[in-house]
Amino acid sequence: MSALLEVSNVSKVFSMGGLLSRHQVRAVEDASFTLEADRPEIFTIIGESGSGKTTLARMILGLELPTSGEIRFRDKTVSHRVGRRERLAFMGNVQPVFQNPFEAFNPLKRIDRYLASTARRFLKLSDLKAIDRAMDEALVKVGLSLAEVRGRFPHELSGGQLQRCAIARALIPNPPLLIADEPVSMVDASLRMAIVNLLKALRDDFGVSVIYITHDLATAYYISNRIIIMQKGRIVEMGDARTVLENPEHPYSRLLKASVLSTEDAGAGKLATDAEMVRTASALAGAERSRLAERPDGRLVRVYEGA
Ligand SMILES: Nc1ncnc2c1ncn2[C@@H]1O[C@H](COP(=O)(O)OP(=O)(O)OP(=O)(O)O)[C@@H](O)[C@H]1O
Repeated sequence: MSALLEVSNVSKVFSMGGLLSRHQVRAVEDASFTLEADRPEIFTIIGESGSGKTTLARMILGLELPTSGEIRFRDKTVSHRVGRRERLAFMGNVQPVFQNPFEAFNPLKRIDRYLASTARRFLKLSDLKAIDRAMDEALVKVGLSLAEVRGRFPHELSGGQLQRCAIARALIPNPPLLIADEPVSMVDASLRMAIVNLLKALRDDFGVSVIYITHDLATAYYISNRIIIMQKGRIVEMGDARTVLENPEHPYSRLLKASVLSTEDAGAGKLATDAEMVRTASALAGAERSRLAERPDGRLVRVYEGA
């Protein structure tokens, strides 16, 4: 079996502040996982705000270099420090979908012009009919068509339609991997499931793997094959999504699940729940000596020396 993506012992430390008040933020600590090439899946990264999800995604996209460790895509190290041609080839293979579709598109530019420039750039197309065909194919995959979208500006579409267009744009180069960073959090609740189902269809019908970054346990449970739960930069639990979410073992995973029951902060990435659970989970976040231990059901759970 060959690997599509290998994340090996990856850490990212940001240095903050001026000369006298310098401190370091460990955004990601020693993350490792592999996505197989011949097993398309939805691989979810979940955790509250600041747990390092976006930093990990940015490293996978080659937008940020790891401080230590290595990320390999199809056996090649991911880095933005490569030639233009190599970078373009990589970008065609690993496409991002961002949170806010209204920010992803310039409000003054017609959507089909964006899609057309993506087709020119990544598929090296110049024939107008071929460009139209590539755009239409991608739009049909997301439940739209070129006829519906042509000539329209972003504000003429709903948030859900625009997010579909953003996904269609990402699909034009036919990437085997999408990195979707909170793709539903800015979309109306009523349209969320449609986008989530679309990610599922991309996996099932077109063999696209998706790294799905979210705060939302409900959609994570519904579509994920595997999941990692991150707390303050560390993976605390990883495994089959149903196994982990139905019966979370790590105190932080339990806290995350319990916090779903508190509707106050739902979706905002904050935790508001039983104070004792919060204390137990928070105490572990800074623990020095810990490692991921494998359980008989195949999941990995962080355990702490002396705990
Ligand atoms: N460029 C940067 N410079 C300094 N610190 C950063 C930078 N990017 C992220 N951080 C810090 O790294 C930590 C992880 O941030 P990150 O954005 O990866 O978390 P997240 O889980 O994606 O959060 P959210 O759900 O709010 O997007 C945070 O403490 C954040 O402040």
